[in-house]
Amino acid sequence: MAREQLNSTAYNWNGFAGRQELAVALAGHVAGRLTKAIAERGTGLLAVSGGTTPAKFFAALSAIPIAWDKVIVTLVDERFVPASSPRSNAGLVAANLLQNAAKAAQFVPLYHEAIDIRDAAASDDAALRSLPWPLDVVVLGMGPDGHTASFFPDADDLATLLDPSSDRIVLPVHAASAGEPRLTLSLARIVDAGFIALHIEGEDKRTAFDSAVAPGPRKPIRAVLDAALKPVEVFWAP
Ligand SMILES: O=C1O[C@H](COP(=O)(O)O)[C@@H](O)[C@H](O)[C@H]1O
Repeated sequence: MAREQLNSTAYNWNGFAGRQELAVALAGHVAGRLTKAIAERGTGLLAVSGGTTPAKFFAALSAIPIAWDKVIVTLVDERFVPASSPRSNAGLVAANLLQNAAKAAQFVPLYHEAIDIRDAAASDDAALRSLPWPLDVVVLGMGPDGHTASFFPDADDLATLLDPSSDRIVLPVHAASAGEPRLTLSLARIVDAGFIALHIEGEDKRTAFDSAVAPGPRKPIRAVLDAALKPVEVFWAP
């Protein structure tokens, strides 16, 4: 049961007492949305984030018996590292989501070996173009710096990444604070999703979110809230 519910025009705040409770609730919402999409158009398209936060949510979602063979899973963003790296978002998804019932899902990765990340982004862009857009569900994360997807505040060409009218699906990212180059879905594809969830945990992220929605310099997460066609569902636990 949600501990608190706060609403604004840009987001709904779903606060939980604990992280496991949040994981189960978020998994239930996502499974419900995918089931609805499968009933309506025969397939469900899900984009998930990486990092440290989603493991419990992935485990809960993987156990829900929906028609996973009709679900396509891809990533919101990826570090430019192979799946064997502990930094790989694909590796996290393989170990935690593509298990149990969800083993039957099709996974479309973003990382491909390439000399130049721009080539990897261009070939991802072409490959992902054949998916059944728009996304039915996107689950975003957020860093304490207000980045979401790989929209880092110090990214080169942030305006291109955050262009809501971009035709690109996947873009390369270079940001000093990111650790390594990244591949990310464009803002345009994220905000077009049927259900947009933001999964954040801890007091530092609550503070970061509160400051991102307060008047002041626009953090990348704010660009998503501003461009989304429907309120973003924020799932938070301490
Ligand atoms: O680098 C990334 O960070 C964000 C947030 O990660 P977390 O470890 O603070 O949960 C994540 O959403 C993104 O997918 C990832 O590439």
